[in-house]
Amino acid sequence: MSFSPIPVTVLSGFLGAGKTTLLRYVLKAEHGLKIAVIENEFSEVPIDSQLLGSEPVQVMTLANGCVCCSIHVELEKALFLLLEKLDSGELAFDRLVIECTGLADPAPVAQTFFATEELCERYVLDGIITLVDAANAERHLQETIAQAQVGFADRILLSKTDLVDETSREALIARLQRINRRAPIRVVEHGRIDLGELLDVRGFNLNADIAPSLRPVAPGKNSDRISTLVLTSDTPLDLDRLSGFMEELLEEHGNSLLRYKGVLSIAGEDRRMVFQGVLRLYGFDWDSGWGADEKRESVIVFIGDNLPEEAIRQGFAALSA
Ligand SMILES: Nc1nc2c(ncn2[C@@H]2O[C@H](COP(=O)(O)OP(=O)(O)OP(=O)(O)O)[C@@H](O)[C@H]2O)c(=O)[nH]1
Repeated sequence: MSFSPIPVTVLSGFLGAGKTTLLRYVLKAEHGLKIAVIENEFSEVPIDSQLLGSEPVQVMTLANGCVCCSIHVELEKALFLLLEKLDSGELAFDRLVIECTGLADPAPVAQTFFATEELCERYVLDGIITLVDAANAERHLQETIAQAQVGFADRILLSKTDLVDETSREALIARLQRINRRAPIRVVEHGRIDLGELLDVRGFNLNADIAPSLRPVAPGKNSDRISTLVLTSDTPLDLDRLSGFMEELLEEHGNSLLRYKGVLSIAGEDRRMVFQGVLRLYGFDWDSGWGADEKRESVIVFIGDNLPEEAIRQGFAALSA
């Protein structure tokens, strides 16, 4: 039997950032989609009693105590249970949204979708969306976990901008963009957002749109632990040496490489190589060919935690030497 995989959106964001408000809006919007929701909540009051009524939505709450130890197992169980219900006709849904707790690292949630073959076949991780509370960001971003939530994101949504002035909003946007240069930043007012910003993000697809999607960053020193490192080279790279460089990097810093993507110009090869990864899990493929007049440039974007930037730059530069 063949199925088209169910797109999954992971909704992350620090405590009180507005995740439930956004979810409530998404579930009530007129979109004709049947969305299942998995909550990873400590909350005593599950979301369904607050908002669902007769909405065609299935909400499952993961009643785990500690996110880091049990999320894999609990989430896997919930994902299989949803499939069972779908296949037996007990439940119909064509999308899944997972709301993480404010203190959760989205990584183990994302990794669950690559954990077993069946989950890989039946679900496709579409994107990680992170809400940032503009009014409390200064305080929240002191926590590495809040920075990591921003670092993992394919989209960043800024909530509560009604509570801050223009200058602090702009400063916050510049800071977030330094942490994560890949993710577009959008304002969300009390959860109201165009669903196009949220769904079909294709954040984990292998594609070649990396360089154009990099956001410009305002000048200024980055003082955050999580930040973006961009490597570029216009010399075609030797595949074996490049593989060695990547293997070593993953070996030494795999757990600090939150997200990474690359488009590579490989010596003796007419096609682009594309790759993407989250922590130690990565995939790569050959993409379309370089055009005859096109500038062949390799671009790799790492969003990492305290990466030794200079050493990585030197290692990469040595590949072109
Ligand atoms: N002023 C303002 N308040 C907002 C906005 N978005 C959400 N809120 C309020 O912020 C509070 C927290 O919102 P929630 O949606 O519960 O946040 P959450 O991320 O689900 O919270 P936790 O699950 O506890 O981490 C609520 O009182 C919301 O009404 C906004 O854009 N502006």
